[in-house]
Amino acid sequence: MTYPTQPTASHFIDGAYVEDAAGTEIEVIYPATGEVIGRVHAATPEIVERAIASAHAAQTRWATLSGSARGRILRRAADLLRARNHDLSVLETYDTGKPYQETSVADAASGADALDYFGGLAGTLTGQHIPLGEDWVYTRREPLGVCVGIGAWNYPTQIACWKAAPALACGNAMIFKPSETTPLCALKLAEILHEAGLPAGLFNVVQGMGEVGAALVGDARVAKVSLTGSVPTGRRVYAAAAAGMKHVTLELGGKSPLLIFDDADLDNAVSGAILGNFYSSGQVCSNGTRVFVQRGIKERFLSRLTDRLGAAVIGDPLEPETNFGPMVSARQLQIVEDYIAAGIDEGARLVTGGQRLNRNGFYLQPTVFADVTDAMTIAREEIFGPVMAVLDFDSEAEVMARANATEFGLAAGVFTRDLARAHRVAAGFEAGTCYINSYNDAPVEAPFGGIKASGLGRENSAAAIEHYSQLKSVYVRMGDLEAPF
Ligand SMILES: NC(=O)C1=CN([C@@H]2O[C@H](COP(=O)(O)OP(=O)(O)OC[C@H]3O[C@@H](n4cnc5c(N)ncnc54)[C@H](O)[C@@H]3O)[C@@H](O)[C@H]2O)C=CC1
Repeated sequence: MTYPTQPTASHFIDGAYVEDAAGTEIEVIYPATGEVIGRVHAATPEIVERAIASAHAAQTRWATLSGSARGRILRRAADLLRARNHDLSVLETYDTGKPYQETSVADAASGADALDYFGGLAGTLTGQHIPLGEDWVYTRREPLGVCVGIGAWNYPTQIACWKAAPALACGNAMIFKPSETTPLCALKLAEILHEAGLPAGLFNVVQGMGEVGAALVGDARVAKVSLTGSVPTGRRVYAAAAAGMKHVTLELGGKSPLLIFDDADLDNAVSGAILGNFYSSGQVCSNGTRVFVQRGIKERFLSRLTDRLGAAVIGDPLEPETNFGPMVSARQLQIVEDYIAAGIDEGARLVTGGQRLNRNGFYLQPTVFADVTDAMTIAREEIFGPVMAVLDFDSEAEVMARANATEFGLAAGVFTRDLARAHRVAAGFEAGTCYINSYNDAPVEAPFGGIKASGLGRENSAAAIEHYSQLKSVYVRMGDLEAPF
C-alpha cells in the first residue's frame, strides 16, 4: 500500500533522511485494517550518536541568531503545514487510525498553531534590568541546549510540534523520538521544518522503543527531556533525568472527572461527555472518563447520551463522514477489552457498546457504563479507550471530594448554569487544566499540563518558554570594588 506522503527512511538527522538497517525492525500497522503499511528501524547506538552530535553542533550557532530570525522560520513552517494539511492528515490517519474528519482539523492544524505562536514569541524573549542604586543586574534568557522530545502515539504530529516549537523558539535543538506505534508523522515535520529554512541538525528524528528514549535521556550532552506518555514511563524518565540533573516536562496520564449538575444544559453536557470520552476513540490523555452525574438528571442524561451515540459513524477513517475510528493497535484494543470485562465483573451496568466490531482493524464500540462506584477498576485506572464510566452524586461537597480522590490531576470539567458554582468548583479541582461548560479544548494560547501524578511543567502558552530556557543574572558594578584586605 502507498499513501501520499510516505517518508523515505527511518530517521531524519542533520537535515537528511538516514537509514541503518542494523536496527530492530518496527512494523507500521494501519489500525483500520491491521495491514503492515511500512517498516522503520530502531536507532542503533551509532544513529543516536549522530543525532546528538549534530544537534549539539547546530544548537550553538542557532542560539546566536536573533529571536525574530528563528521565529520567521517557525512561522514559514506553520504555513507549509497548513498548505499540506490534507496529505499530512491522511498520513496521520494511516499512523493512528483516527478519522480524517478529526486529523484534518486537530493535528497538523494544531501543530501549525504552535509553530505560529512560538514563532511570534521568539522575538519577544528578553531579560530584565534590575537597578541597585549605582550598580545593576541584567538577566539574559538563554536556551538550555539539546532537548529531547519523546512522544505518545495518540497525537504524533501535534506532540512533535508542541515540543519542537517552544524548544526551537528559545534557541535549543530538539531530538524527537516518536512512539514506536506511530513513527511516520514526525519525519514529515522534520522535512517541512528544513524546507522552511531550519538549519540541519536542529530537529532530528530517531525511531525506537523505550531503550532509544532512555539512551537519549541518559546522554550528558542532553539538557532537557519532555515526555508525553504514561505515568510509569514518566517515573522512569524523571529518575533518569534527575541522575543527570536535567530539566523535565512530563505530560502523563489521567482519570479526569467531569461533573454534570442537575441544572446543566442537557445537550451541552452530553456533548462534553462525548468529546471527553469518544474523540480519537477515547485515546486522549485529558479525557473526562469519570462522569459524575447528579441524580436528578441521570436518567435523562443516559437516555440522551445513548440516542446521540446511535448517530456515531463508525467505519473507514478516510471516509469524510466517519467520526469514530479504530483503536491504535491490537494491544491497546486488548487492554480496553480487559477493562470492559472488569467493569462487567465488578457489577457496573453496561448501558451501550462493549463489543468489538466484526470487521478487520482494531474497532471497538463506544461504551458506556452506569452505576459505577468509586472503588471499581474502571473508575480508578486510566483505560485510554472509548469507555465512559457514569457515577451518581447528590451534593457539590460530596462530588468534589470524590472527584479529587485520585492520584491523577490532569484535567477536570463542570457543566452547570450556576456560574458562581462553576468557578467555585473549578477553583476546588485538583487538576492542571479545567473546563466550564466545555471539554478538551486545547488552544495554544493556554497552558496545558497536569498536577499530582499527571505530570510536571506546562506545554503551550508563554508558560512553555519557562520550561525551554533558563535565566542568567549578570551583576554590573559601576564603581570601585572594596575588599576586606
Ligand atoms: N498528558 C498528555 O499530554 C498526554 C499523555 N498521554 C499518555 O500517554 C500514554 C499512552 O501513550 P504510550 O505511548 O502507550 O505511553 P508509554 O509511556 O508507553 O510511551 C511513551 C513514550 O515513551 C517511550 N519510552 C518508554 N520507556 C521509556 C524510557 N524508559 N525512557 C525513555 N522513553 C521511554 C516510548 O517509546 C514512547 O515513545 C497514556 O497513559 C496517556 O495518558 C498521551 C497523550 C497526551
